[in-house]
Amino acid sequence: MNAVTVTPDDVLLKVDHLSMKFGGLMAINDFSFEAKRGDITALIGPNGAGKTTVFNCITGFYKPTMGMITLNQKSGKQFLLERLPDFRITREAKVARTFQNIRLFSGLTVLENLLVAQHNKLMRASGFTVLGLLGVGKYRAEAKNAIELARFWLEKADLVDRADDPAGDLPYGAQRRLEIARAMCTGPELLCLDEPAAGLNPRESLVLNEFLRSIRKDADTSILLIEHDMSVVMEISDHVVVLEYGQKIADGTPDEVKNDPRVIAAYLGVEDEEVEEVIAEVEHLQEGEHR
Ligand SMILES: Nc1ncnc2c1ncn2[C@@H]1O[C@H](COP(=O)(O)OP(=O)(O)OP(=O)(O)O)[C@@H](O)[C@H]1O
Repeated sequence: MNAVTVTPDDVLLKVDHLSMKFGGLMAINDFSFEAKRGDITALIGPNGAGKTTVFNCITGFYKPTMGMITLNQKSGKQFLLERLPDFRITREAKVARTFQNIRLFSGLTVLENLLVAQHNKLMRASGFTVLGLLGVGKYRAEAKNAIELARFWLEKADLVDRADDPAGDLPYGAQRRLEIARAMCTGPELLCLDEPAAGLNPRESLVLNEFLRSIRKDADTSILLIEHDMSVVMEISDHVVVLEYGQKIADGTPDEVKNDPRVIAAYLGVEDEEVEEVIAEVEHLQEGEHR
């Protein structure tokens, strides 16, 4: 049994001394951070820093070499994610995710994609019997709820007009929003998005920003996102955590992180021995700005 009842607090996700080793490669090295309930938290860092590996540990795709990942639900239930198989992380701990590459059912319609996401809930309501499926008892009510929920997310994702079109026919930005809407149909407390703005044009990025803000505001779902597009990160995040070579190098508000010389150095790709020099240069420039 991995769920225990504790007092709910502000910390939704707590990653504690996480390490992940692939053979001789230490992809994540003693990494800790917290994501607060109701926040949009961004995990950023240069290519290969370990961001997706952290996501894979949180969502149960990888079992970490060391460390603890704790999820505190609103109800007070606490889950130790590193001990749960991935399907229980989705179903019981209520963590949903999207991937770097879009994974929709492209031959199904937009609406069908949102209904498929609720398959587990519907099957449970059917009692796994033919009578249940034929509409006796709880199933009929649940089927109605499923359609209402799908409709709600169609509207939020601005996809009502495309409800009956095959998902594969949608423009790229709309497919991204559909993927997020599909994840939302599972009723997550934590939504993990792996590069949601990848491949979007500036207009699609703006629509995505609005959509993510509305999820935080209206759905009571907290968001953890990996993103390279700084216009998205700086615009919508409450909290930014920066990884480099599997280790945390900064953790704070978007403004704090943006001006952190270590982060600037990491993104410029300077060698370790040059970091001090870059830090001195950035600090010098910042002093100049404040004068
Ligand atoms: N399954 C795996 N087996 C071996 N090495 C892996 C595996 N997954 C990731 N790695 C390695 O771990 C390191 C971190 O990779 P990861 O994909 O987590 O980085 P990232 O920050 O998400 O990169 P990007 O921004 O390019 O997506 C890399 O050196 C990568 O090659």
